[in-house]
Amino acid sequence: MSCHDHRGVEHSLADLELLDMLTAPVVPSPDELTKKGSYKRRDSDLDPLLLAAAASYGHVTRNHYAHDFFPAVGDPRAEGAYDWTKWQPGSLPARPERKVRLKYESRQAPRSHRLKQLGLEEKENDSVRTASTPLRGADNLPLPAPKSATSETSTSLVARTQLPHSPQLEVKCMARTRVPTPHGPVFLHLYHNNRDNKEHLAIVVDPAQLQEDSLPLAPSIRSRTLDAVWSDSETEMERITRGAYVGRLSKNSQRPSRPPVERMDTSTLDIIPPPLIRIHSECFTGETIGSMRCDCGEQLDEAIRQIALPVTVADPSDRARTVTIPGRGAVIYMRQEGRGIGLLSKIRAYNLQDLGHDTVTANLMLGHGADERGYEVASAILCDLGLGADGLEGVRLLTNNPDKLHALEKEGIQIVERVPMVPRSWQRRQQHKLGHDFADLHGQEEEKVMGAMMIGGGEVYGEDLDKYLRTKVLRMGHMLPLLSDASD
Ligand SMILES: Nc1nc2c(ncn2[C@@H]2O[C@H](COP(=O)(O)OP(=O)(O)OP(=O)(O)O)[C@@H](O)[C@H]2O)c(=O)[nH]1
Repeated sequence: MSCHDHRGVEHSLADLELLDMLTAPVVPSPDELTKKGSYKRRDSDLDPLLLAAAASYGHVTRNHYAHDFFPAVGDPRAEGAYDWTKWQPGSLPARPERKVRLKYESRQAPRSHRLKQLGLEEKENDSVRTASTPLRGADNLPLPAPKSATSETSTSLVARTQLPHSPQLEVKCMARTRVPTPHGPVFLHLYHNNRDNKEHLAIVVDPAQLQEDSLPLAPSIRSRTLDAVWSDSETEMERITRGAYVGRLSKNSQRPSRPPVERMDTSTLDIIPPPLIRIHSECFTGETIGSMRCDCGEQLDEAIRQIALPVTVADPSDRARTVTIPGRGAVIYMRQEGRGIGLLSKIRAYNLQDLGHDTVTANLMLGHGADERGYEVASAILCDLGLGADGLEGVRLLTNNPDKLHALEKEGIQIVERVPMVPRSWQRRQQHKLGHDFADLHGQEEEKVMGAMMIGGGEVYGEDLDKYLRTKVLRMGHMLPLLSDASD
């Protein structure tokens, strides 16, 4: 006799009775009824039986089917199935030999492991970042030098401002790379710091570093924290990849830089003009979409242009003669959008300006200060680059902003000259008044289009761009006719 349960599974009545008998609770005696917990749990020691019952029909899960306890019990003909008719008490079926599993060891150890190797413990919640907390130490800053590190490793890993009121401020250059621009090559440096959550940048103009054949007259502008050895296990390739190399990096030239030498050659400093520096604040609208509400894009372009202008100086080997050397300096690009109030507030401020308020009032109406920028991090970056710090070269500062000038001086930056930042339209009018040609003055063939204030303003071209475009066409399928194909 057979019946079907609610899933339509066929059981023989005898099976069910047997199962019930085996699994039913033990009927308690009247005495036992008073004792707590006298009913035996139905499932406690009968699991195997229930499983066997479940596995004896088709409705078994993959896990039951492959369960070691009853290998292939659902289908006795299957490979590896045990023939239960031959079962004898005490003769358990031999387990099929398991495949030897090869142990996989990651070659890229987790961060906690690497920290342990360096003898450092991971800080609690180290990976958690919030908008309000500064970048955490292990992510952005040099770890304290391990005990076994060489003296070179342990020095100059962090650029610290020497200021008594901000002894904790630390910056570290995480990466550097060459970027060709319409004004010549620059070295872009990306910095982390322990003061805010921003990645500030330094655009270093010092093309003399790329000249392989002659020694530069002026000291090279290089980051101490970048050139430092970060750990004993750091390879040359790792150093080069983060930008700690000298000369022009190429397939044939891969020379890692040496850890910084604190003393610099000052023999030519009297003939070389101090580097030209600009502390520039981020302006998405002016620099990216060409907003004509401000001249920030133009200022950035103009700053790089002016810094890159070659200078004629006395020849150190024969001071009666002159020699022309490439321009030298840096733009410290601070992520202090909207004078520190952020893009959201700046966009709202624009609407208030459209209603007739000026920029300062608009800021105040939004509950901000007129200018919320700080210059401590910028100063620390300058120090790291060996610019304007105590005992190092003084700088010429491109700015019209007296607050900026004073703030930097307060941070200990030696400013030997202020260079005015004159808007181009004003320069043009000035030159027009004097009867000069503005385009001639700037070496430009045609006037810049009003509003096109992007870097370089004109067309982008050059060997690097050609390579970049060829790769896009040949490797990535971009639909561009390759110019060189016609001439090949
Ligand atoms: N809040 C606010 N910020 C603006 C506005 N227009 C430009 N900015 C920001 O102003 C900053 C540039 O500052 P400026 O005051 O133009 O120049 P500066 O750097 O103080 O002075 P200079 O060194 O002489 O150029 C950038 O962060 C811009 O995003 C505006 O209308 N409102």
